[in-house]
Amino acid sequence: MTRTKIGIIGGSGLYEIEGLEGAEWISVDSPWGAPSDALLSGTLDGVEMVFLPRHGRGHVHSPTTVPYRANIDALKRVGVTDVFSVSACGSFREEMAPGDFVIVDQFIDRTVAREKSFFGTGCTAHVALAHPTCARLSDAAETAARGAGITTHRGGTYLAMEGPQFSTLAESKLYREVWGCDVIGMTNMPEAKLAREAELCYASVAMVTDYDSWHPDHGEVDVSEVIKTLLGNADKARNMVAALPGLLGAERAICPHGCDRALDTAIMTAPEKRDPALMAKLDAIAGRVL
Ligand SMILES: CSC[C@H]1O[C@H](OP(=O)(O)O)[C@H](O)[C@@H]1O
Ligand SMILES: Nc1ncnc2[nH]cnc12
Repeated sequence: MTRTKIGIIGGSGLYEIEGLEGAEWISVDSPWGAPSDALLSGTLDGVEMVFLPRHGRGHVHSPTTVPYRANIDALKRVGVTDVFSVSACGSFREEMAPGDFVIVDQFIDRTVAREKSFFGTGCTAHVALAHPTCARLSDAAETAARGAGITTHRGGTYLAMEGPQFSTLAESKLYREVWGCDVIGMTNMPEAKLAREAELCYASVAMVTDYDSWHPDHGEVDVSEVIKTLLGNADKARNMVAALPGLLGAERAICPHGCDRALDTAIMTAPEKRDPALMAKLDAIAGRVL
């Protein structure tokens, strides 16, 4: 048994959370660069919790320039065990309406301009990603969201696009009709990949803000509409977050799905061929197995 430490990555519209006991913003140094912002650290219902605004307070970082590696490293470095990602998204499904939450379980990664791994020349690793989210955390997110009175859809495929522009109509139709995606956003990749490399359980809660551009009755994405829905969603997201400590508990058993042992057999590079500089940077991410 270890202690649970919940990490919340807040997306657009969610730049802080309330109610943490002993809350303080702490700056964390990472060998992977500066995280998006300081981390808001405290305790909720006896469970340690850390909050990180993905785009920084004041929405400084674009989806492309969010320092994904530094963010995941910083969460791991302060002892986070379980990460809930909260994001805004467009919907490809009539029934996934603005204001609803989707507990995402699959991704298609169409991002092209981001660093996607902590590993590379001098220490190569290949983690499994067939199931990129943790079912245990997704269960908790679903229960918490439903308990907060939010219309919640369990399971969905999230198309991660580079952005920052929204999709063309042809892209929107391709993702919806041909690829069978359910929602679209710009930030869950490479975040989910990096969380797996860092052996962090990861769940993704996508808050629907719009119907992207495919819906004949809704036209194009309109940021003012998105922001209006986001503000309503942010309150819902805070209510959901408040229920998570009670659902996970302060004592943590190992993950039944193996997220926290993802590196057990992943590292390929022979010990004598490993790059000492990279090994030093991997201290928090892969220290357990190096
Ligand atoms: C405000 S709409 C576009 C913006 O919102 C989403 O951000 P996040 O995933 O961090 O909630 C989307 O991915 C874009 O970054
Ligand atoms: N339609 C959309 N496409 C990409 N990211 C989004 N975030 C919110 N709505 C979105």
